[in-house]
Amino acid sequence: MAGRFITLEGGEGVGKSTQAKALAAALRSRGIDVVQTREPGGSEGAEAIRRLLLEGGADRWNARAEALLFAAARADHVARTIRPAVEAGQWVVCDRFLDSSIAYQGGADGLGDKAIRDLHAIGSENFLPDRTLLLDMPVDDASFRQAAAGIGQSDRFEKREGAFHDRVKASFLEIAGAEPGRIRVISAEGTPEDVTARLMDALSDLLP
Ligand SMILES: Nc1ncnc2c1ncn2[C@@H]1O[C@H](COP(=O)(O)OP(=O)(O)OP(=O)(O)O)[C@@H](O)[C@H]1O
Ligand SMILES: Cc1cn([C@H]2C[C@H](O)[C@@H](COP(=O)(O)O)O2)c(=O)[nH]c1=O
Repeated sequence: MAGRFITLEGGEGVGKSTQAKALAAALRSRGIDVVQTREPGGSEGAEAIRRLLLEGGADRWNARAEALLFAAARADHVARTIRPAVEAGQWVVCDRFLDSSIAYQGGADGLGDKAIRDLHAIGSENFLPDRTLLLDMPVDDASFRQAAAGIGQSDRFEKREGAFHDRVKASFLEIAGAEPGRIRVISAEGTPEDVTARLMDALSDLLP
């Protein structure tokens, strides 16, 4: 069976982690061998960098330092986890990847798309997903979900102001508009089961 690399993207609280788990289970129920992972993280070195990135005050790193750290973590994650799994015929389901760097550091923090993609070329040899599923919903509704669960405002990025997260959402949609072949915009609203069904439908052309 051919391996595939599937990423889930979107702003804070849209349901990426919930759907990564549900999507992995749905794919496994079809006999597909799935590796579920996340960014930043997904390898020993990348998880160490995750702690540097998420812990501490909002001003601990500037956007340029963050972009370099995310790219370094991604380089290790791709080399040690993602690429070997895909080459072995597994499906990798990843909670965030390159598009988060483009949206957060490139778009919302103003480094620009090209700088992020240049770092990706160096770190990960332009390794891209077969399909990216962008979970989309109003920022305020996603924040309400997190508040209802008593989470949010826990890491350096969640502490950023609302206008930052509005810019992140707009940047994700801009990226998706430029790459309609790879990226599908999926409504994150409704029950978790509704969303999982939409995700599976958006993968139907790739399913064995
Ligand atoms: N479809 C849904 N309807 C209602 N609540 C949901 C839905 N999907 C997820 N949630 C809840 O919303 C909260 C955020 O979900 P989750 O952690 O999966 O989002 P996320 O996109 O991974 O967030 P972050 O990017 O901040 O890690 C959780 O409490 C989760 O249980
Ligand atoms: C991969 C990646 C992530 N981020 C930000 C987005 C989130 O606020 C955190 C990760 O936390 P999560 O709750 O595990 O999603 O990091 C980023 O700014 N750039 C990236 O490339």
